[in-house]
Amino acid sequence: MKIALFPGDGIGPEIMDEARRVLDALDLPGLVVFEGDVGGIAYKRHGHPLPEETLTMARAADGVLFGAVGDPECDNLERHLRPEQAILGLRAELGLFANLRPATTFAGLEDMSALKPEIAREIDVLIVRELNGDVYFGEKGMRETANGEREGYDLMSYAESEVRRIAHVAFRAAQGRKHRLCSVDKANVLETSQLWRDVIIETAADYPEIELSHMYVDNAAMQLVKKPGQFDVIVTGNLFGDILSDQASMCVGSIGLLASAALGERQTEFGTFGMYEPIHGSAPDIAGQGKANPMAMILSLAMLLRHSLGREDDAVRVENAVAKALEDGVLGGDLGGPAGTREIGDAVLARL
Ligand SMILES: NC(=O)c1ccc[n+]([C@@H]2O[C@H](COP(=O)([O-])OP(=O)(O)OC[C@H]3O[C@@H](n4cnc5c(N)ncnc54)[C@H](O)[C@@H]3O)[C@@H](O)[C@H]2O)c1
Ligand SMILES: CC(C)[C@H](C(=O)O)[C@@H](O)C(=O)O
Ligand SMILES: [Mg+2]
Repeated sequence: MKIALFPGDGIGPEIMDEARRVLDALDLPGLVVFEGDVGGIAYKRHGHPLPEETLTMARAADGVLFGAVGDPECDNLERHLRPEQAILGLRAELGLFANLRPATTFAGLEDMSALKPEIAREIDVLIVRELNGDVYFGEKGMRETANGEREGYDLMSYAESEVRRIAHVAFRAAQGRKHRLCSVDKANVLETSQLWRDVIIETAADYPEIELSHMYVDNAAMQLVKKPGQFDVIVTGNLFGDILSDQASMCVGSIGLLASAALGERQTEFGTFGMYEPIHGSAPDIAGQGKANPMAMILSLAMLLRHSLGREDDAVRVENAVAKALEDGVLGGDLGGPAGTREIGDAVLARL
């Protein structure tokens, strides 16, 4: 089994250290671990946020664990050299089109949610976010209008094959859960969304046992806060999924808790090749201070164990250790508690 670790920038290396300690404690037989540079650190060391050797390392692995990228010192670079291009490049180059972002209540955290405890208790949603298309990957640029103004543009588009493949992922996910799928779009305004909705409806014919609904994204943002328990699986495009998942994190309690898996079609000897990362970013405001919550990173490792290495038992062990630490009141600053990054790592290890 081969895993590539890409810690990245900001809090990335700090939280990756804790995930690495958990990984080492599992003592998986025959595991080989590589480490590579991505993001701002890669730009500074190699002149590019996604060096060729990093990409090669990812391709050779069964799964990639990704910390976070983003460095304020790189904000003025040309777009193709910015740290965020590493993550977009990896997703595109590796064909990772399906992003699973689960958000589930943790026992003992109801009071930390931005919602009322009785509402927070109901959350068990899986956001299936399309990851290779949408406005993220359309033609973009800066041009001058006829009257001499600057105009920025980003083309939003989806091909039906792109919608269909993510639809199948979402319907199949719903089969393994509560059989409810809500497709989120903006079909009242966007042609991209009309096609999205049409293809979702066509695909539904293959899944008669799944209860399908549709919701406009503005309403979905509101409903996620009002009554999150109504959702089982949400399927949505790249941009809407990005925003809704950060919002879902605060319903659970903190962005420091939500993990994600980016999957494609490539199968490895042990499962599906994927890249796993917290949904949060490099948090420059707290980087280097030992304050970051490493739980989202550790839970991302659990997803890697499950999907790419076929180690369901180990995945559950890690998830239970995190849940137990939270239940025991081990709370980081993001949850209003005093625990630092290392202390949270220690607490998870002790419960493994
Ligand atoms: N996957 C990624 O690598 C990824 C994701 C999102 C943003 N980014 C990048 O990260 C940089 C910062 O972006 P941002 O500030 O908008 O979002 P962010 O997610 O990095 O931070 C938002 C807020 O949440 C806090 N936070 C995030 N993760 C935390 C954790 N584990 N523990 C405690 N607090 C945490 C931060 O301190 C900050 O106050 C930008 O360069 C952005 O492009 C990268
Ligand atoms: C850093 C950025 C490109 C990325 C995204 O928008 O997909 C991040 O916000 C995420 O949620 O993974
Ligand atoms: Mg995001």
